[in-house]
Amino acid sequence: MAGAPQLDGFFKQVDTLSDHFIERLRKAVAIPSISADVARRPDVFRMGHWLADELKALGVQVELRQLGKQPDHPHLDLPPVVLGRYGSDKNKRTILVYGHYDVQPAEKADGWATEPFDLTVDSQGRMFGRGSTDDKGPVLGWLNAIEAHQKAGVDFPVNLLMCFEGMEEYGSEGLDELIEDEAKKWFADADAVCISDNYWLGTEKPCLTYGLRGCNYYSVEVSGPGADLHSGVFGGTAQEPMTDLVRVLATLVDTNGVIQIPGIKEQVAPVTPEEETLYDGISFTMDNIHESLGSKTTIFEDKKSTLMARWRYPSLSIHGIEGAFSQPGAKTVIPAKVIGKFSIRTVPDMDIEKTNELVFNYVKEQFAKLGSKNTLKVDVLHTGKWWVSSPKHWNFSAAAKAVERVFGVQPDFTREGGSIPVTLTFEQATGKNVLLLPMGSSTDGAHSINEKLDKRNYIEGIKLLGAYLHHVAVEPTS
Ligand SMILES: C[C@H](N)C(=O)N[C@@H](Cc1c[nH]cn1)C(=O)O
Ligand SMILES: [Zn+2]
Ligand SMILES: [Zn+2]
Repeated sequence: MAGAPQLDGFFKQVDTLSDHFIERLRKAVAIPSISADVARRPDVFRMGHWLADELKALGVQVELRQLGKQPDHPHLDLPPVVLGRYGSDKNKRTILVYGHYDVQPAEKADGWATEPFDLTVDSQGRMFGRGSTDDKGPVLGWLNAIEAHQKAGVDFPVNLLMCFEGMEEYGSEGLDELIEDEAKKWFADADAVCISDNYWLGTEKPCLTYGLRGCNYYSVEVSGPGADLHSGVFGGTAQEPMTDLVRVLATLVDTNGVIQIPGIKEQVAPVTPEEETLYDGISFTMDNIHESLGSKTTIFEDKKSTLMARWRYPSLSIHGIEGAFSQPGAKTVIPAKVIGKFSIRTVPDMDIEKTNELVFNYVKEQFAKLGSKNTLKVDVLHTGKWWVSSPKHWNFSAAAKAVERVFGVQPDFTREGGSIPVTLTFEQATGKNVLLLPMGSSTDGAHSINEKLDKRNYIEGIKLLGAYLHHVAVEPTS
C-alpha cells in the first residue's frame, strides 16, 4: 500500500502495554464519578483531577476550566472540563477529540453480578465495570495511544487537542458555552473533530457514525397531600398523586412505541428514495439486537424497521418515578408528591421548542381530563439537538482506512440512537467535520447493569485511535 503509514511498531507496543492499559482503566473505573448523584460530586471532581494528572504525566499541556454552579442545584459546583494539548507542530494536522469522564449511576443492588466500580475481567476477556465502555475506556484510549507512541519511539502524527467533560450523562451542563468560547482559542487550530463515545451495531464489525438522535428530558410532578399518608386511614378519601401520575404517563406512548402526542410525528423528515436503499447494506441482524437486548422482545421483526426506529424516528421512554415506593416489601404508603421522568429522542426535522410546547400542552390536557384536585407541574430538565452530517469527508475516509488496517474489514456507516448533544455544538462552533469513532460493541450494556468493554475492543480500539491519527495526518483534503 503506497504511502500507507508505518504502524507496526506502534501496534506491537500497544500489545506489550496491554496489561498496563487495563490497570489504567481499573483505576478510572474505581472512581465512582456519577454526575447525576449530588453526593458523588466530589468523586466526579476526583476523576477530573486524576485524568488531568495522567495527561500531565504523558507530557500533555493541561488546563482545567471551571463552569460555575449547576443551574438546578445553585450551590453545587460543576466539575471541571479538562482541556489538553499534545504537540504544536505547524506542519501537522490538528485533531480535536472529545469524551466524558462521568458515568451513569450504578449499585450492586441494581442486579450487577460484580461490584460496579471494581473492574472485573472474566475468562472471556470481558471487563465489567461502570464506565468501562461509556466513556472511560475510549477516553483512556487517547492517552494510551500517546503512551504507546512514546514507548515505541514513533513520532506522534498530529497535534492533539482534548476536551473531556464531567457532566455528559446529565446533559453536558455548561459545555456549549465553553465550546463556543474556546472555538477561536484552545480549539482554534483544529482541522477536524473525533468523538469516541458510541458503539458498534454488532460485536464483529466496526462502524463510523455520522448521526445521533437528540434528547428532550421531562419531569411531571403531581402533588396533593401535605405529607405521605397511611393508605388504610386515607385510602379512598384522599386523591392520590401516584394514581394521577401513572394515568398521565400511560397516555404518552403505546406498547409498540407509538408516541401518542399529536404533532410529534408530523415534524419528522420524510424518508428519501436514497435512504430507502441504505439499510439493506448494513451488517446488522435481528440476532444482534436480541443478543444486546438480552431477550426477543423487539417491537419489529425485521432489520430495516428496527434500524429506522433506532436512527431516524423519535422514541419516548418512561424512566422512573421520584418519590414512589420502590424498595422490596409491602409498604402501605400513599406518596404525597411524585415526579415522573420521561424523555423523547428527537430526529430531523424536529424542533426542540416546538416539541416542548406539544409535550407541555398534551400532559396538561391529559391531567385535566382526570378531573383531579391534585396539582400538576410539567418541566423540561434538559434538551440536546439531533445531529446528522455527511460521511463524505477526509476525516471519515481516514478513519475507514484505519478500520481496514486494524480489523481487516470496511466499516459500516451508521447513525446512532443515543445522544451526544455537544457534537452539533463542536461542528457549528469550529466549522469542522465531526466523526464518531466507536470503540465498544453492541453487547456492552452502557447505562445498564453489568456494563463491560471487551479486552479485544479496548486493545484493538487503542490501535484504531492511533491508526486513525496516522491516516488523518496524510489523508488528502476532500
Ligand atoms: C451515546 C452516549 N454515550 C450517551 O450515553 N449519551 C447519553 C446522553 C444523555 C442525554 N441525556 C442525558 N444523557 C444518552 O444518549 O442517554
Ligand atoms: Zn457516553
Ligand atoms: Zn452514556
